[in-house]
Amino acid sequence: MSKVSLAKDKIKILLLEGVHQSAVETLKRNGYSNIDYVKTSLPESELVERISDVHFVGLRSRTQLTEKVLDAAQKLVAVGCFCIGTNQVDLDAAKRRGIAVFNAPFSNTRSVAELVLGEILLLLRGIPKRNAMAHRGQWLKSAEGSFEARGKTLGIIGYGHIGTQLGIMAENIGMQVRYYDIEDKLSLGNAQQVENLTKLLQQSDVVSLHVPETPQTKNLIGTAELAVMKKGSILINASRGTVVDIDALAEALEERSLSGAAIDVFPVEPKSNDEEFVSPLRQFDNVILTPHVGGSTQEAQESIGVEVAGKLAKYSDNGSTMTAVNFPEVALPELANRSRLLHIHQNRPGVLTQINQAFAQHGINIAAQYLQTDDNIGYVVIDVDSDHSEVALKELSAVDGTIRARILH
Ligand SMILES: NC(=O)C1=CN([C@@H]2O[C@H](COP(=O)(O)OP(=O)(O)OC[C@H]3O[C@@H](n4cnc5c(N)ncnc54)[C@H](O)[C@@H]3O)[C@@H](O)[C@H]2O)C=CC1
Ligand SMILES: O=C(O)C(=O)COP(=O)(O)O
Repeated sequence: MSKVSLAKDKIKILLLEGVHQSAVETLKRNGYSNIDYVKTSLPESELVERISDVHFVGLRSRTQLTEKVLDAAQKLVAVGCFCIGTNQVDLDAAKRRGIAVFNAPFSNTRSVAELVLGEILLLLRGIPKRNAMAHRGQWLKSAEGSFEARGKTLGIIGYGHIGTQLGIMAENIGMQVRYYDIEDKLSLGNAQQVENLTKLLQQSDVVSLHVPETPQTKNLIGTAELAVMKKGSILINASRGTVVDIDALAEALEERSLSGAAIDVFPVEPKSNDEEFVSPLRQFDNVILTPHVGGSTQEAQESIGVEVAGKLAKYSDNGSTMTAVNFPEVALPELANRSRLLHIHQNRPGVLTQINQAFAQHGINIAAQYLQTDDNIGYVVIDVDSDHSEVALKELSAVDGTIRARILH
């Protein structure tokens, strides 16, 4: 259990993976100046050391925030994922320690959709192969294996923020859009939801994956799925590397049952730009290989920086957990002329009663109280007169089931 009540310049922030400077500027604008900025991700052993006195950490998809790292992060209040995916963070372990995790759920989605659209056009024309050959001095001027996108069927797996935008853009160049999703979705434009994955794979000239990394999406596309895809069709994966069985894909490309692929994410990705990229797909000229850059545009990175840094500052300043991915969401008004106590506890019966009784015993008047719970934890926010704040924090911290208590003035 930890108690936190710190001046802003004592709040230590570690930003990893070269997040955009807009993050630093946003934090500074909100009064946070104690920022350690690192351009790369850090291996577990180094992270364990660097994170020990840090209150807020910011990272992208490369940094693995494992339970071991969280154990070392004794002062950590919140994590900012400056990206969409949060699979690199042990979300449950963070929650059990009262650490809120935030992300940027849509700031880079347009960038991914644009990249995929470009890849569709290039792959349908056989450009990756012609390009590779031209670099080797070979001239492959022919229309063989070259097609327009107009009239072709695009099958989108995972019709969320990225899948829907891709669908709209693809319709604009005359493609027919079908999609498969585990949820019933509102079809945009003329897109049609297909009831199962097999049907989608059988009908599509191009298949593009836009699902999150979950146990259900692991090897979603393997030998059996590749076998039902149309002969000569195209597979695109800019979601997560675990979603496609890469050896099965290599086999399908070897047998020429697919005409090409574009892969941005891999089961194992180099930890830094200095490490060699190893993949059985390197041998194929008809495969576009990109180093996990789907969301890496200046526009996306700048807006992610502002968004996620803003969420961290807001949680630190006012306690709002809106859009947290692992935490009960509490929306809070600005704090005026009072102190605000933030209490994260195990969700078991009687915690609120204990708090209210302790406050009543000490004559602490509760000006406002907000509570949200999920199956595991509860998050209660209590505004009190500033005169009572220190004793209130002491009482709160003594409540059975307390994970963490914090005070804002
Ligand atoms: N390559 C890159 O740089 C980037 C990759 N991504 C990846 O793309 C993923 C998707 O991003 P968004 O569209 O923003 O997410 P989203 O959450 O808006 O949409 C995901 C969709 O997939 C569906 N889904 C989940 N499990 C499924 C399953 N087993 N089968 C079929 N559908 C399933 C969901 O119902 C949802 O509609 C992210 O989770 C992230 O891993 C995101 C941004 C950049
Ligand atoms: O937003 C995501 O989930 C991504 O995959 C992008 O990750 P990145 O910020 O490029 O490491």
